[in-house]
Order: sequence, then C-alpha cells, then structure tokens
Amino acid sequence: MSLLPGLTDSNQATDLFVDANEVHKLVLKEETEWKVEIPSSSKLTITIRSGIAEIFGTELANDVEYTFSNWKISLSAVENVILEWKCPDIPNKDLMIEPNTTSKYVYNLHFGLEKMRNSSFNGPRILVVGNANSGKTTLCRTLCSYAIKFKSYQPLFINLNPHEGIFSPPGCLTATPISDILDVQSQTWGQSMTSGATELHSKQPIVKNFGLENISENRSLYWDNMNQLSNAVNERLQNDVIVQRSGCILNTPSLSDLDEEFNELVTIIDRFKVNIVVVLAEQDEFTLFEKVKETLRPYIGDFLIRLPKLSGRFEADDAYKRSLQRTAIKEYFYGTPKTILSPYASGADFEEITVWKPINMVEAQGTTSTSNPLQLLPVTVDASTLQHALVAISYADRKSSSSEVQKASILGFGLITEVNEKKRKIRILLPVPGRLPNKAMILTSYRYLE
Ligand SMILES: Nc1ncnc2c1ncn2[C@@H]1O[C@H](COP(=O)(O)OP(=O)(O)OP(=O)(O)O)[C@@H](O)[C@H]1O
Repeated sequence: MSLLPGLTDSNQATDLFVDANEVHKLVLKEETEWKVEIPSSSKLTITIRSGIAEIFGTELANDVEYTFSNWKISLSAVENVILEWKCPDIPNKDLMIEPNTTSKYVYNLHFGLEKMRNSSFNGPRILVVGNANSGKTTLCRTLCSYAIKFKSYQPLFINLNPHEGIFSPPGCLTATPISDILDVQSQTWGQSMTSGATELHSKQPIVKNFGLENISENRSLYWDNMNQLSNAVNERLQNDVIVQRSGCILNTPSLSDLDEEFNELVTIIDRFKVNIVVVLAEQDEFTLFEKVKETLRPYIGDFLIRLPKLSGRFEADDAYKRSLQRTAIKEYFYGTPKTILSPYASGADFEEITVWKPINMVEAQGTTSTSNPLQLLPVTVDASTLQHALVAISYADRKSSSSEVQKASILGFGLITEVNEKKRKIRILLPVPGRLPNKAMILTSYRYLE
C-alpha cells in the first residue's frame, strides 16, 4: 500500500543523515564495468587508487581526483581496480557493475586499424553506423583515444551528427585532428580554441554550421554542409602527412535519421573516401546488417564489420540529449569548472545587425521559399526571434547577399542574452573580447537560458 505524503514506512530503513563527503571504496574486477548515471544536480568524484581503468578509452591516472556531472558513463576496468568515489545522490548499494562484453571487439578493431596505419601512408578511414544509442559516438571516442595512446598519430575525428556538440556547440558538422589526450571529464571531448589557457591541449576543429535540430528539417542544407566539410577534410589530408597516415574516424547520425535505402551512407563513403564500415548491431538485427552490407558492398567490398552494440551503453532519452546540448553551449562560452572562461558581453543596435536563418522545410511546406532549400531567409530583429538564441557569426560581411552568407565559413558563435525592443538594442555574449564583428549572423534552432 502506498503511504500518505509525509509518512514513512516504519519497516523501511531511512537515511536520516547523508554525508555528502562520504568516500566509498569500490573494487572492480578485470573486464567489468561500472555503469553510472550522474544526476544533473550532482557531482561524482572518482579517484583510482590502483589498477587501470578507462572511460571512453581514456585512462584515468592513479591518485588523481576526477569530477563528472550530468552524464551517463561506464568506467571500464582493464585490470583489477581499486577506487574511491563520492556522490551524495548515488546510493552505495546496488551499483550497476556488469561484465564488459564488448571491449575485446573494440581492441581487435583498434589493432586492425593500427596495422593499416603501420603499413600505408593512407591510414584507415572508418565509418561507424548504427541505430540510436548503439554506442557509435563512444566507439569513435574510444578509437581516437587508443590511436594516440602509444604513438604520435593524429586521427581526424569527423562528426556528422548535428545533435551532438563535440568541440563545438550542437547543430554543427565538424572535423577535428585529435593530436593529444581527450578530456575524460568533458562531454564535449575537451576544449577547442578558447579565450583562455586550457588544462589540456586545445583542439582546432573545422566547423560547418547546419543550425537546425534535425536533418529532416532541411536535407539539402545538411548535404551541402557535408560536402563543404568533405572538401575541407580532403584538402587537410593532402597537406598533412601525419593526419593522412592516422586516418579518419567518422561518427554518423542514427540510421533512422538517414534514408531507408542507405544511399546517403554511400554518399558519405564516396565523399570521405571511407574504406572500412563498422555496423553496431545485435545478432537479432541481422537483417539490418545484411541490408547495409548489400548496399555498401559495391563501394567498400568486404571491409564491412558487424560489432555488437557496446555493453556500456545507456538508453539516452530526449531530455538527457538536450541537457548534453545545453552543456555543449555552456562550455563554449563559460568553459568547464577547471578551465573557466570569461565570455565578453557586447552591445549592438538593431540597425547594426543582420541575421539570416536556414529554411525549415518541414515548417515551410507549401510556401514558395521551398523552391531553393539552400537559401537563407532574413530574420526580423525582435525579442520573439532572437532572445536567448545561439547565432553563428559568418565571415561574410553584414551587407552580403543570402548566397554569399550561406557559402561563407563560420567565425564563431554568439549568444543573444537580451533583446530590448524599447531601446532597439541587443546584448550578445562572445567568446572573445571586442566589438561584435560587422558580419552577417545566422540564427540556429538552439536556445540557451541560464
Ligand atoms: N562504455 C560505453 N559504451 C557505450 N555507451 C556508453 C558508454 N558509457 C556511457 N555510454 C552512454 O550511452 C549512451 C549512448 O551512447 P552513444 O552516444 O555512444 O550512442 P550513439 O549510438 O552515438 O547514440 P546517438 O545515435 O543518439 O548519437 C550515451 O549517453 C553515452 O554517454
């Protein structure tokens, strides 16, 4: 029988006092993983006392305290591990500790890629595909970490999933040479070029701004961005021998976001000259695997591997994914607790700014604007459109035409924190000090309110 509010069951032991600083000891056996969901309002600190443990392929140093917040992570014990952890919101009983059944496949894959790097100047270009929450991003992150662990390789990580903000705010397609260790505490994998000193080496991504939330909202724009990114990537690879030898690791949107015939995967393979495809699918999804295999065989031959979905994965719902997007925006402007950035608030008159937006084809159905899906539409400057909006600042001059702005590269992002219609002024947060550049801006679908 359920109890009335305010009454506790006398049989149930109640924790009248929870010591927030209570340190728990945990022993993890080799080849097991501790799956832990850290609530958004809480912090988990972990200190490895002995043994080798890793998260997303990055090893945690012994006797160093690591802090994690609002995240679903699996800490994998490579050998027997003794650790200490602290978090008032995670009950010490019933911890989720399970065998890591997929790490052996990931190692095998990594050593296969390593062989290819050792034997050719043209490293492997691997495409990871699968359904939502199958562990695609985790596999990419792990392979990047392993690639740089023992040798001075610099794999190019290419993120084609705009839902995820990796080294950038969400809504972007990016390519980032991974030249140094990834920040194990960061959901965005680490910091890109910032306005301050960073704890770890900061990375320099090539960024294309898609700006919408879902690919289906404007497929032509998505593929145009993807083409632009592939041109930049191919150029980079031609001019950088280390990156070329290290190869590329490509993360894709969930298969359900792509076309049913998988022709879009063929386009990605063609544009990025992919030579290995990894499909994350279970035995019972064999028909899915067979279908992908049949479609892709003419393009990559037998270089198509099925791996089971990663055992450490979680089912991540929309609310959680949104919270990760918020974190990515916050980190872009404010940094992390260890590398705090001070964004610069700048003011501008309504007349001093020009804002465009991409067409959302789903909303625009039946209107004339759908005739050219790539064109940008002018945005009326007012609170309803711009308050709390994330905007991409393009390299194109403020007076440039829609097509010039659409083709221009991205200088960075700004966050419009205030729109004062009476005074006809906006306040915008910029990652670097100075006046708002006299450039055209593109409104994204992302909002951030502190
Ligand atoms: N060791 C792990 N392996 C796989 N997933 C993990 C692991 N540890 C934590 N996770 C969590 O599982 C969830 C799903 O993993 P991931 O994001 O890699 O899947 P995905 O296939 O890229 O999903 P999507 O298609 O939605 O982008 C994430 O919330 C991730 O943080």
